[in-house]
Amino acid sequence: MTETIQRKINDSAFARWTALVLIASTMFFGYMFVDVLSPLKNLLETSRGWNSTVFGLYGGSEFILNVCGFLIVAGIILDKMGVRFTGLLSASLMVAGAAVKTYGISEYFCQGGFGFEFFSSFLTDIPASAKLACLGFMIFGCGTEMAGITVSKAIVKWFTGKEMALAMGLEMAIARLGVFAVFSLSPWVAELGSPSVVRPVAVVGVLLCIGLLTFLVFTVMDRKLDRQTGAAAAAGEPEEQFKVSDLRRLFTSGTFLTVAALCVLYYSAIFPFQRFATDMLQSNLGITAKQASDIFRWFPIGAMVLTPLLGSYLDHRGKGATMLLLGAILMTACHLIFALVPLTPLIAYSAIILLGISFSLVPAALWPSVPKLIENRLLGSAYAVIFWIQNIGLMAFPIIIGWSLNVSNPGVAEQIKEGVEGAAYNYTVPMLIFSCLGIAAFLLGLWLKAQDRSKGYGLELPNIKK
Ligand SMILES: C[C@H](NC(=O)[C@@H](N)CCCCN)C(=O)O
Repeated sequence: MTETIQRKINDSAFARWTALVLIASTMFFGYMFVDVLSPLKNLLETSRGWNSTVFGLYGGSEFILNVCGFLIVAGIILDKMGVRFTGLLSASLMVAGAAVKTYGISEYFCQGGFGFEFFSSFLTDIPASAKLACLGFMIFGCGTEMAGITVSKAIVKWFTGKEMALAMGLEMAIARLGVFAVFSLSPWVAELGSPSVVRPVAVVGVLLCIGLLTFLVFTVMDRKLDRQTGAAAAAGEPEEQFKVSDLRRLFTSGTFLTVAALCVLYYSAIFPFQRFATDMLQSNLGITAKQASDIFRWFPIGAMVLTPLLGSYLDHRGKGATMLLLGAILMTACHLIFALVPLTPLIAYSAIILLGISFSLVPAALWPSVPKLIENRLLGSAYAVIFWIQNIGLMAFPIIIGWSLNVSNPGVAEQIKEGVEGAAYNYTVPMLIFSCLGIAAFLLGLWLKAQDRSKGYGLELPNIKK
């Protein structure tokens, strides 16, 4: 009997890497938008009256709807509807949220435009611009996190048995390039002409539309893959039907929950730090926002260069659990340096490089470990549950850090607003909080490694079997 083995589109290296570039572009523009205001904390404080507490609240708002349950729904949508529908929905939500946020900080709105009166009528300590920007950022956050889980699942779909960890590493590297780009561009665009926080947000908002288009092109390729595998014909897109009751399996798996806990501890000391890093460097070194941003932007570049290399190492050699441990140690060292060592530009660059190495070790090992713990049909929900738990930290920590900054620096916000020369925040307390998260992540990493050794999940094993 002769058997014809049909070559599928993802068997072509060119096609699957093209697919990766298309979906990673959506994330590239998404990550740009996430941090477009991060280097502009000072300008927001002087031009829109956002103090550190308000800025922290804004940082946390990205995750509020996700934590309220949207991400779990997003995981279910992903497992039921597949990557194409979910990807397009998430990219559209990003664009819609970006539009609301841009309007919220615009001159037109702030000078009494449509909705200003309403947004000024409650929680009067918070500027109306911040409230509407938070609403837009919440909608955007639903889109970007939904896109994150969709992209992870799409990579598993296209790269299983191939270069999966490398592909995830490259996707993250492209996203990190977006962070580098926005830390380079945002202060510069803000200063073109009279200083403005709206200009960079509007520019990156337009770029988000390109991200929506690249995902649209990916859906054409993905449809072809489904036609070839027959998955689409069988039962919608998923190969096996996902049941909501399966979610219990995730919440009762000890090792899965340990990975999720490690994820929330680790990432809570990364993304919320990223929001405050420019201001921290600006305050500690007595430099401008542009100069501080120019130092900090090398952090994602370190991560960008190393993540794919470490992903490839994981594919061929393994050692995932060890990489998680090492990443937590390096991150703790970096935050302790910022908390305790008198800063010079050289020390700042060195600590940023340490953090960049850490931020390649952990993501390169963490995300490809999930398919080792959870079967494919639950994968969308598994990533959603991890993101959901992670989002609780990403929502809470910017708020905690902004608040701790305010209370540990009485009177400084007022001085900055009044333009007092030399007024700057002392970041010791926030940086110690971030360090504690690193220590806790390290301890969990030790536990995970012990679990892996006793239960044999294969976290230390390579992905590509020879
Ligand atoms: C892949 C991973 N992404 C995440 O963890 C997201 N849930 C959080 C992204 C925060 C910015 N919206 C990563 O970037 O390593």
